[in-house]
Amino acid sequence: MSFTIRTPCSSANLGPGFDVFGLALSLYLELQVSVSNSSSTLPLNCRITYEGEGAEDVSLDPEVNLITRVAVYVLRCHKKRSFPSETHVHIVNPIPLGRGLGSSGAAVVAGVALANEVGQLGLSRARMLDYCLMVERHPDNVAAALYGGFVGTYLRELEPADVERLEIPLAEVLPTPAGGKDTGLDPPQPPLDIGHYHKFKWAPEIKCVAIIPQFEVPTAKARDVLPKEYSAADVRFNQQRTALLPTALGESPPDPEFIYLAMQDRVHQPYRKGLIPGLTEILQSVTPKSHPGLLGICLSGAGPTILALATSNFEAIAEYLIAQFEKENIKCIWKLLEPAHDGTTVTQSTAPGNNPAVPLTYASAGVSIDAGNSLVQRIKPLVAATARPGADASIGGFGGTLDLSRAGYSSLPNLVGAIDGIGTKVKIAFAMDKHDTVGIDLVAMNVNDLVVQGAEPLMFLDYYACSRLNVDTATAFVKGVAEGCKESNCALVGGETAEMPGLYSEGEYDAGGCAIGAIAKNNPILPDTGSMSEGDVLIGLASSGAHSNGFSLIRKIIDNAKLGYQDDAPWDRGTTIGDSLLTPTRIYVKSLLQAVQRGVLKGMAHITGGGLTENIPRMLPKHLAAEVDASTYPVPEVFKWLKKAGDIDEEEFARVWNTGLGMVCVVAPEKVKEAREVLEGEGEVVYEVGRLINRNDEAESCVMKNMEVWR
Ligand SMILES: Nc1ncnc2c1ncn2[C@@H]1O[C@H](COP(=O)(O)OP(=O)(O)O)[C@@H](O)[C@H]1O
Ligand SMILES: N[C@@H](CCOP(=O)(O)O)C(=O)O
Repeated sequence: MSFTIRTPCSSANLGPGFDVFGLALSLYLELQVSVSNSSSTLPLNCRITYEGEGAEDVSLDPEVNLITRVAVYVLRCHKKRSFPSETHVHIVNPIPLGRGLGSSGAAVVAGVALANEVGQLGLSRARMLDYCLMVERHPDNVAAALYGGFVGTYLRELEPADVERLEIPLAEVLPTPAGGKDTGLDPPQPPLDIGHYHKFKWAPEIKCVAIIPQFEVPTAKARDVLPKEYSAADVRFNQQRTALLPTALGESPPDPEFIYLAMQDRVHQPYRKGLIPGLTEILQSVTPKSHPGLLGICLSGAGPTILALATSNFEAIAEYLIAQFEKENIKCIWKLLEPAHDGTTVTQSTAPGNNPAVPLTYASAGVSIDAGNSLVQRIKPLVAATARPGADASIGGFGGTLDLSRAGYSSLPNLVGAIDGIGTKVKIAFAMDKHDTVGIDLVAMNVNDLVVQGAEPLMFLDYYACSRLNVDTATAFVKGVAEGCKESNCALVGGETAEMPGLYSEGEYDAGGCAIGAIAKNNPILPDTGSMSEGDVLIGLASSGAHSNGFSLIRKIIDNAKLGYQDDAPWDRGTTIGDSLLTPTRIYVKSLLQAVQRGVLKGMAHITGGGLTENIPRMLPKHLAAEVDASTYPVPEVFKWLKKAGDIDEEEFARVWNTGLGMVCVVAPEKVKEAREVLEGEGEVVYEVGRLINRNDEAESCVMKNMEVWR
C-alpha cells in the first residue's frame, strides 16, 4: 500500500484573532508513505527520509521526529505500540520551520493522518482535531491545516478531570515522554470534541504576500513573552476587530480601509516586538493609501513572518517590506500564497488491497467498521434526545420498538406508514458542505405525508447511503433527522448507514426515511371524502420555500443562469443561493394535529412533487374539483425568481412547486374561522385560497384561476 498525505501550511491570528483565526495557505508538507507486509527490526517499524526545509536539523529517528511521534501517540491510543507493518515515510517539506507559517501544525496534522491511514483507524476529521489538540494546544493552525480555508476556532472548556490527565501535554509540541522513550503505558484516548471550527468566506481577489525573515522564532518562546493579564481596553479593542474581520475578508470586492482597520491587534504583536527587530515600525510602514493594492498587514502566527494581504502590486509591496527588514540587517525571502481550501488530503497511489503482499481487510476494500462505530458513538446522544413516551430511542438493537399503550393508545389504533427521500436537494448540501438541514427535510417529507391522513407520527427510521463514510458529514445529517423528529414528536428508533464503495460518487450520499404513525380507534382516517361538498373552503398554509421538491429543475435554472450556490441569492441579498435553497421543509405536524383534534378539517393535501395541481385532487372525491385562486396568497421571492429565470409557464409552475402553499386543507364554510384560529395559534400563516366545485367526469380536478398574477 502506498499513499500521499498533503497538509497545507497556515498563518494564524491574522492580527486580532490570537489563537482564533487560521488561514491555510498553498505551501504543502507532503508525506509519501509506503507500507510493506513485513515487520522489521527498524525502531517502531518505521524509516524516515526527508528533503526540504529543515533537512539538516530535523531528526530522522521515528522516536524523535515530530510527525512520527505524533503518529505513534495516536496509534498507542488505539493499542498499537508501533507502526503495524514496516513503513517508509518520505517527508517533502517546503514550509520554513519556526517562522510563523504553522510548520509544526502541519507536522502534527500530518502525523495524525499518518496514524489514521496506517492503523486503519477510521477517525473522522473532528476526531483527528481532538488528537491534534492534544499535541498543539492552540486550534488556529491545526484546524486550518486539517480543514483548509479561513477558519475561526475555539476550544471547549475541559472537565477538571480531563485537565488533570497526565498524558495531555498542554505544550507547543509533544514533549519527550516523562518516563523515558517508552513509558510502557497505552495513553487513554483524548476527550471528545475538544476543539471546534467554522469556515468563513474568503474573497477570491485576496492573495497573501508572506515576507519570511531568515531566522527562527520558536512559537513556545513567542508565547512566553505574552502577558498573563490584559487591560479591559485592549481586550475590547481586539474583540471589536475580531468580530469584524471575517465579514471584511469575505466581502467581494474587498474594502481596503475596512480590512486594514480590522487587522489591528493589541494582544500579541506589541509584545513580540522584542523577538523581531523593527516589528512595530514595519507593520506601520505600509497602508492601503501608501501602497495601493494592500489590504492589511500582520504578524503571521508567532512570527517572524509578516503577512500582507493584497489584491495587486504584490512584488512592490514585498520589496518595500524586505527593504525595511534590511535596515535591521535581516535578510528575507518572500512568497505569494493563496488560501488552500481543501485542507489535508490523502491520495492512495496503489489502490488498497491491490498489493498482493498486504492481506485484504474490509477496510482496505473501502468499508470502515471503525468509522461506522465512531458514527454510532457520535449520534447516540442526538438520537436519545428524540425519545418519547413508549419509545426510548436507543440505538444498537436489530429493530426499533414502540409500546403503543405507553404512547397513549389504549385500544388498538390504525397504523399508517410512509416512506420518502430528499431527492436532489442533497446536491445543494454537497455544494455548500452543509449537511445538518437535509435530515429535517427527510423527516418533514414523511411526517407531513402521515399527518394528512390524521395520523400522529410515532417512529422514524432513516437510511443513509454513501460511497465512503465521512463521520462528520453523517453525524451532521443525523443531527438534522433528530431535529425533525423532535419537531414532530416522533422517536428516531433506528436507521441504516450503508458504506458502498463505488456505488455513489466520492463525497456524495443519498438518504431515505420511513415514518410510522397511528390514528386512535375512534378518530377518522382522513380525507373524509364522504363529508366534502360543493362550497367547502380550501385553506392553504404557507410553505418555507421549495421544501424538498422540484430540485432537478431548480438546479438546472441556477446552472443556466451561470450562478454558483455560494453566490448571493438574487431573491434575498442577505444570503447565498445555497443557504436559501437549503431552508428546511416546514413540518406541519403539531398545528395540523391540533386542528384534526378539534374536528375542523375534512381533508388535507401535502403539496409535494406534482405541485398544487397533482396533489390537491388526491384528497378529493371524484365528483368534486378544487378551484384555487392564485391571487389570494403571496408567492415567495425564491419562486418568483425561479419562474422568471427559468421562463416557466404558469401551468408548469403550479405542477412542479408548491408556489407558496405547503399544505392545502378542506374546511366546511362555518368552520373556517375556528380552523384559522387553531392553525394561526400554532404559528401557521393561513390563506383562504379557493373552494370545492362540482366536477363532471371529463373536467379537470384542480382548476387554477387568475394565474396571470404570476406573470
Ligand atoms: N516537517 C517537520 N518534521 C519534523 N518536525 C517538524 C516539522 N515541521 C515542524 N517541525 C517541528 O516544529 C518546530 C517548529 O514549530 P514552531 O516553533 O511552532 O514554529 P512554526 O511557526 O513553524 O509552527 C520545528 O523546530 C520542529 O521541531
Ligand atoms: N496563535 C498562535 C499561533 C502560532 O502560530 P505558528 O505558526 O507561529 O506556530 C500564537 O500566536 O502563538
